[in-house]
Amino acid sequence: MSTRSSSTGCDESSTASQKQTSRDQVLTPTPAPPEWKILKTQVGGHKFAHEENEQHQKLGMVDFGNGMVLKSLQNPPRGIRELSFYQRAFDPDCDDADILELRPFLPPFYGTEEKGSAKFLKLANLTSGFKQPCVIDLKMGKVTYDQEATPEKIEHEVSKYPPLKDLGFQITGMMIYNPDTQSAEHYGRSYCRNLAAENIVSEGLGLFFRLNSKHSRRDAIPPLISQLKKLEHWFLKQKKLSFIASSLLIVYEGSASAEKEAGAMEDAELLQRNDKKNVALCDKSTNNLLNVDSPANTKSTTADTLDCNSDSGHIQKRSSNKPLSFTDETVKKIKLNETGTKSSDLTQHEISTAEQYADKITNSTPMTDIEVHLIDFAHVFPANDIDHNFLFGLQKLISCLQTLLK
Ligand SMILES: Nc1ncnc2c1ncn2[C@@H]1O[C@H](COP(=O)(O)OP(=O)(O)OP(=O)(O)O)[C@@H](O)[C@H]1O
Ligand SMILES: O=P(O)(O)O[C@@H]1[C@H](O)[C@H](O)[C@@H](OP(=O)(O)O)[C@H](OP(=O)(O)O)[C@H]1O
Repeated sequence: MSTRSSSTGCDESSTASQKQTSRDQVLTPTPAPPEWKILKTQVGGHKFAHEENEQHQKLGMVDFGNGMVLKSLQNPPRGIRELSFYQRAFDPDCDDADILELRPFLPPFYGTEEKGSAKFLKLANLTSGFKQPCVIDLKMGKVTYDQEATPEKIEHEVSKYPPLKDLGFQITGMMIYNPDTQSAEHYGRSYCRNLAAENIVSEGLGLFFRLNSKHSRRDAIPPLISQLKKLEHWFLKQKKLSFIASSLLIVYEGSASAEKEAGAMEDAELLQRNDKKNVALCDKSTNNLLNVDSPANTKSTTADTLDCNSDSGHIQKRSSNKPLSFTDETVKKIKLNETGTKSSDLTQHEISTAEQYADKITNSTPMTDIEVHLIDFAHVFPANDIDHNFLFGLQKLISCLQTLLK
């Protein structure tokens, strides 16, 4: 495909197509300000660019280091809507069962960061901890405009990708590590938009899992389906929120050596994680998860959300956003009481295994071969019904993945 680019970070294909936006601004890719690192694993969304003749800087995703990224707050009302969603989702006092159940599917939120006039969301980097992350962004829903959209916005969104009305999801970008060339191949907006509905399985999802190569990761599909079914279960019952134009960000390890290392660490009980309930364990004794020093010239707000939540039983180790998963039986036993001490019905073996497991994760080898998170909440609205729009796309996606396994 002509729009593919192979590189170690720069997405030439999407950059080219990005030049023309919906509002006919001419955008020229620009480097990030020197003090910021561009997030090399960004596959979709807004990127660093400026409007021609205006020098107005558009901000892309920033690699903030220490396992975190910055996402600039979009213009109102989008940015503030997204911020409000994260604040609600990670409110330490949150006792909303639906939200607590959704949390493991969200990138942990660490407050905001200001730089000059720009404000950013500080989020866990969902690709850190992977040696060679393979990343795909799937924008969900057959309708991608919200109730406040202007006729022009509706027209733009509807015309963008006609197969969407039947498919219910679209690939907005992906990067796939090629072990033969030892480089990441980037598939940008124009490649993805040109994928016909009948090719989305073979040339989109199939390609992402390298199905027709000797490095096929077909094995990652069943655990992905299993995680997506958990999300489906959530969407089948929750009636509080509708997620317009949110994405699923799926990441798996593309490096064969990392796969092997992860395999060698197999622990019979713990490594059933993809089929078992995911539980993020929080060691309250360590309290702050990420005591990251803010750069001197930036202003940081709220670190409270770094703390753990006893309801969902979070243990996170420094620099890791990976949830630890255990068998249901172990999960039942691993409870934290108010003071953060571990409950006495947990055996010493389970405690030490959990700690070793957390250490392994902290040591940056991805323990979960494939991870799925929900991102982009600029169009999340209160609802009083099931989110049929998102659910339709999610169920279609699951069925496309099942087709790949046949
Ligand atoms: N927490 C994260 N960790 C790692 N990568 C991320 C994270 N959040 C976003 N990204 C990367 O940045 C891209 C854009 O993210 P997002 O969809 O939130 O931005 P956006 O600019 O609002 O997108 P859009 O233009 O579709 O509205 C994603 O495709 C993904 O590659
Ligand atoms: O890929 P393209 O063609 O650049 O399309 C953009 C993309 O769909 C963004 O998700 C959308 O932002 P929202 O999801 O926040 O609506 C943006 O809307 P905008 O043009 O209204 O900013 C679109 O332009």
